[in-house]
Amino acid sequence: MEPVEKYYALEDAADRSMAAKFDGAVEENELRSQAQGWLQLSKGESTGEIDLDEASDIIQDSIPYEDTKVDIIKKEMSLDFPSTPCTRICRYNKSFFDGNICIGCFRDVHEISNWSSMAPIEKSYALEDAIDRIQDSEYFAGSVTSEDLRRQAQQWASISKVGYEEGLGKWQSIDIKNGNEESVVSSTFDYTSFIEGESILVLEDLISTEELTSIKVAADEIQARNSSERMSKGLKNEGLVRIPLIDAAQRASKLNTPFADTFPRDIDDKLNTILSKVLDRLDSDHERLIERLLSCHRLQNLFKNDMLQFSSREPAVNVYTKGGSFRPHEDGQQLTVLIYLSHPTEFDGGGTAFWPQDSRGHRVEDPSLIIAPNAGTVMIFRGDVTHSGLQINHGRRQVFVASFSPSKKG
Ligand SMILES: O=C(O)CCC(=O)C(=O)O
Ligand SMILES: [Fe+2]
Repeated sequence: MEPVEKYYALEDAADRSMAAKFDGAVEENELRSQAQGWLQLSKGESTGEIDLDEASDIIQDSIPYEDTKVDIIKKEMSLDFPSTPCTRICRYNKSFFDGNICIGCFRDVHEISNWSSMAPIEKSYALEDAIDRIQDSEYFAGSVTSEDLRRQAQQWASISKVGYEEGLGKWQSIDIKNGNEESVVSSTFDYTSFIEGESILVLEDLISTEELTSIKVAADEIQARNSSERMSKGLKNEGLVRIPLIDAAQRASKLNTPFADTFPRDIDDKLNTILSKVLDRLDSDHERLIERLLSCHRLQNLFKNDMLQFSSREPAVNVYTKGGSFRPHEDGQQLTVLIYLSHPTEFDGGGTAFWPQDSRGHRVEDPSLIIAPNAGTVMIFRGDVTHSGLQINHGRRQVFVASFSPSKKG
C-alpha cells in the first residue's frame, strides 16, 4: 500500500475502534497518530517521532494477498493503456459535491462503476470533467493530480481517434447534390462541404429500437387523440402532428403559438436523454465542426444549462400519417438534428428530401437527395439547407427534430 492509502486505512480503523474496545487492541489515538505519520510521509515530510512499522503491520494483515496479485496482473496487462485515475482511496466527503464525487479520483459513482465498459472518448470526457471538479477545490491527501488526469484524458482521446481511423465512428457524409457517401475519419475530416450546406452527416444505430418503442407508442396515442378531437369538431384530419417536448410547449405558450398535447413526464425525460446523448456524441465526434460552425464547444453542457435556443415548438416529435408531409423549408437555426424513430418499412413514401445550395429552389427543381434512414439513425445538417418531409401514403412515420443555435443570452 502507498503511504497515503495507509493513512486512509488507519483513519478508517480509528473510526471503527471507537465502536468497541477489545483487550490488547490498538488504541484509537495510536491509530490516528500513525495515520498522521503516513500522511506526512506521503507528502514527503519527515514523520518525526512516529514509529510507522507497527502501523504497516496492522494494515498489511488486512489486505488479502489475492487482491495484490490481481493488481499486479492488471498493471502488466495495461502497459500500453492509460492507467486508471483510481488512487485506491475510494472515499466520499459530504462537503465535496455532496458526497457524490470520489475524493481520490474525482469521478462520480456512475463513472467509477461503468469505467471498464466506457468508450475511450467517454473516458476522456469523464476525465476532463474530473479535472473541472478539482479546479476550485483543494486536493485531498493522495488524490490524483490534475496533471495525471490530463495526461490520461489525452491518451484516451488519442486511442479513440485510432478507433475512428478504423471506421468505428460510422459517421457517413452524404453529398446533397450527387448522393455520394464518404466515411468520416474524425481526426482528419474536412468539414468545409458540410459548413457550406452541401452535405449532411449521418450516424446509424445510435439509438436502439428498444429505447424508441415506448416513445413511439406515446406519440401515436397523442396523435390518435388529436385526430379524434379534430373529427369531433368536424375538422379534417391532419397528416402531420408535431408534439413538442414540455419545455418547448412552455416556450410556445408564452408566444401564444398553438401546439399539440405534450408527452407524459417519463417519455419527455427519455426524449431529453436521447437528445443529450446525441449532443454528447456530436461533441466528441465533431468537436472541430461544432467549433467552426457554432463557435462553441460542448453542446451537451449548453443544452443542460438551458443555453441552446431552439426553433419554436422544438425539440419535437413529428408524427406523419396518411397524406402527411412537411413542406420544403429551412429550419433557420445554425444546426438541425433529426433522429429517425420509425423504420422505412413502417410507411410508404416519405423520407427527407434535400435541395443543393446552388439549385434554383424547390419550386423549380426536384430534390437531389431523398433519404429514409433506419430507425435509430441520427442526421445533422446546417440550418439553412432546404429540405422537406415527403408525403407518406400509408402507415406512420415519426421523426424527432431539434434545430438550434447557441443562445445569445448565454
Ligand atoms: O420529416 C422529416 O424528415 C423532416 C422534418 C423537418 O424538416 C422538420 O420538422 O423541420
Ligand atoms: Fe426541418
